[in-house]
Amino acid sequence: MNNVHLEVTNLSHGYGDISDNGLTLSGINLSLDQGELLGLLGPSGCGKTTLLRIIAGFEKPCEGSVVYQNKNISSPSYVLPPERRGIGMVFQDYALFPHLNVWKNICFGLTKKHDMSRANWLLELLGLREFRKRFPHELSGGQRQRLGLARALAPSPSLVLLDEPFSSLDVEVRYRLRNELSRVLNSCSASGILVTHDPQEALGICDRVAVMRKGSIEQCASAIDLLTKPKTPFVGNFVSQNNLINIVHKKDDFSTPFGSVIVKPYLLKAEPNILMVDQDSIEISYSENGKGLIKSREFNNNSWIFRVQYGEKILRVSMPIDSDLCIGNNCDIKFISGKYGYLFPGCISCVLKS
Ligand SMILES: Nc1ncnc2c1ncn2[C@@H]1O[C@H](COP(=O)(O)OP(=O)(O)OP(=O)(O)O)[C@@H](O)[C@H]1O
Repeated sequence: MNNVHLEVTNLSHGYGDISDNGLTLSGINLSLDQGELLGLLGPSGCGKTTLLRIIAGFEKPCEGSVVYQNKNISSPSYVLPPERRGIGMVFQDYALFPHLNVWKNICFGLTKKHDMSRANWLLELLGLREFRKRFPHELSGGQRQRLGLARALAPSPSLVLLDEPFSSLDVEVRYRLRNELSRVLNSCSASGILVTHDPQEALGICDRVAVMRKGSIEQCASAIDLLTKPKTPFVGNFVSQNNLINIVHKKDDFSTPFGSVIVKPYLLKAEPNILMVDQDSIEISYSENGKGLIKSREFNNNSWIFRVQYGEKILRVSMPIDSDLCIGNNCDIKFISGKYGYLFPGCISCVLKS
C-alpha cells in the first residue's frame, strides 16, 4: 500500500446542458493506494455510478482529471477508451455472455497461454470449477456474481470497479461474497472501488469510504473515523443512522424538546445548531398524550428500532426486545441522561441531560 495508484483531481461532470441541469459531480478529489479497497457510499442519485463511469472511461468530465498508474486517462480534452485502461468492471446485473459457458465467459478476449492458466486459477479461487461447463442461466445469483468477478479479473487488471455487485443477492450470499471480495482482490494484487448505498457493506469491507452527497464527497475516511468523527451531520446520519435534532441556544443553555446538553464552552468554535445523538441515547415511554407517534418498528439483533414521528421529524429509537410499545401508540420522548451526543458545526462531544 501507500503508493498512489489512482488520483482523481477536481473532477466535475454534467449530463447534457449543464446550465439547465446543473452538475452531477462537482470538485471531486480522491486517491486510491495500490491494493486498497475504496467504497463510494451515498444515497440514490448522488453520483456514485457517474464517478465510476468516468474512472472506467464511459463518461468524459467537464473539468478535472483522472490519473491512473501515473498516466492521464481522463480530462475534458482526452478520454482513453475503456478497453485500453486495463481496468476491470463488475456490474450489479452480472453482464455475462448468456450464450457462453462459465469457462468461455472467463476466457473471453484472452489470448495468451499465461492467461489460460490464470483463468484456471480464478475458476478455483472463486469456487467455480465444478460449474465450468454451465451457462449463466444455469447458475445461482451468487455463482453468477462470482463469475462476473472472475471474468473482470481474468485479464490481470490492477484495478477493479464494482457497481453494487451484491445488491440483487439474498442476505446470506451477499454476506459471504462481501467477505470473499477482499481476499480475492488481495490474491490478485488488485485494488478496488466499490459503489454501494449500504453503509454496513461499505464500512464492513472497505479500507476507506468516500461518503457522497449531491455530487460531492463530504468525507473520505476509515470506518472508525466515519463512525466516531463524522465531519458533517449528513455523514453521521447516513453512515450511522444517527438522529439530528435542532438546538435552541439561550445564554449558557442548549435545549431541545427531549432534554438539554452540557458542553464545555471552550470547545465551541462556532454557534452549534444541530445535535446528533444515536438511537441508544433516546428513550420512549407510552403516554396517551405524548407528542411522539410510533410509525414503525423493525427487529435488530436483540432490540427493536422504533421510528417515532415528532412534528415533521422522524427519530430512530432503540428499545429492549420486551418493550410492549406498538405502532400507532403515542409516547413521550426523552434523552437518557449521561449519554453522549455531538454538536455541529465541529462535531463537539457533549453530555445529554433529560
Ligand atoms: N445518462 C444520463 N443522462 C442524464 N442524467 C443522468 C444520466 N445518468 C444519470 N443521470 C443523473 O445523474 C444523477 C446521478 O446519477 P448516478 O447514477 O451517478 O447516481 P447514483 O448515486 O449511482 O444513484 P443510484 O444509487 O440510484 O444508482 C442522477 O440525478 C441521475 O438522474
